[in-house]
Amino acid sequence: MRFDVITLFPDMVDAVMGHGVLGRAAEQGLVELVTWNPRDYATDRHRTVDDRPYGGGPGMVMKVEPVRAAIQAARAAGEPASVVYLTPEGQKLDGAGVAALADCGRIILLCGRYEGIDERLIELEVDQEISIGDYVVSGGELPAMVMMDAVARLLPGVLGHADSAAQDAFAEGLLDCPHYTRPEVVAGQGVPDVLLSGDHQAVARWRHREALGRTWRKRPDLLEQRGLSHEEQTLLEDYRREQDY
Ligand SMILES: NC(=O)c1ccc(NC2CCCC2)nc1
Repeated sequence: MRFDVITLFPDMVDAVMGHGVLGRAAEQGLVELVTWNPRDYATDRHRTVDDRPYGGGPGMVMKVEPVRAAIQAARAAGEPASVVYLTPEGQKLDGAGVAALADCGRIILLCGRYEGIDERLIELEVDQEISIGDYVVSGGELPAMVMMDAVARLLPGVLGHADSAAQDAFAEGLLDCPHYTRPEVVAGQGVPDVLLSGDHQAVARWRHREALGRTWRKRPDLLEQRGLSHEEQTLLEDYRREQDY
């Protein structure tokens, strides 16, 4: 998977590929990141990428030409790709959206700054607008990095244990189960017996039940959407009985 990121702050975005899971994935060539700075495509002496908004008002707007030239340079440098603009107005990113993006061979991510980009850029170059949540941050770079991390985790070989991504929260539309590690007793608190039993089937059943119960407790809306199998209904009833709900 190749990510091309159009950004005024390439060093900021490079950081996401320098550490941990994504760092190793980049080393293994499973993920590639190329950054393109619109300032390198500004033609005036001051390398201007922004200007005052028509109609007045506070702040600045990113100009069409330098950003468009950077996008077109990125397009020309590889396979055909979808151009994604990160914006609070975009379609809310969820597990299904991440999975769809993971199927693309290449994605060009456009990161806005200031008050945003000239609307004509969206009409001319943007294929889809994506939001990571209903809030505003100062630039599209952090949302782009969030998206790249979420997408890369789904790529074959990126996560060590083959089915880690499959066990990720939201993988089956559920929240995650609780996790425990050594020491067995800490601050007077122990670990659920089933996890020490060595009975892998019982552990898997317990984890599924916990994931169902926690989703029911914390995000009942997810259960509404997802629906439950008959076996899951039974597990959830066990959970509620056990937790005295
Ligand atoms: N919720 C989001 O995905 C998101 C994306 C971009 C952004 N800020 C950018 C948008 C144009 C200038 C700053 N804020 C929030």
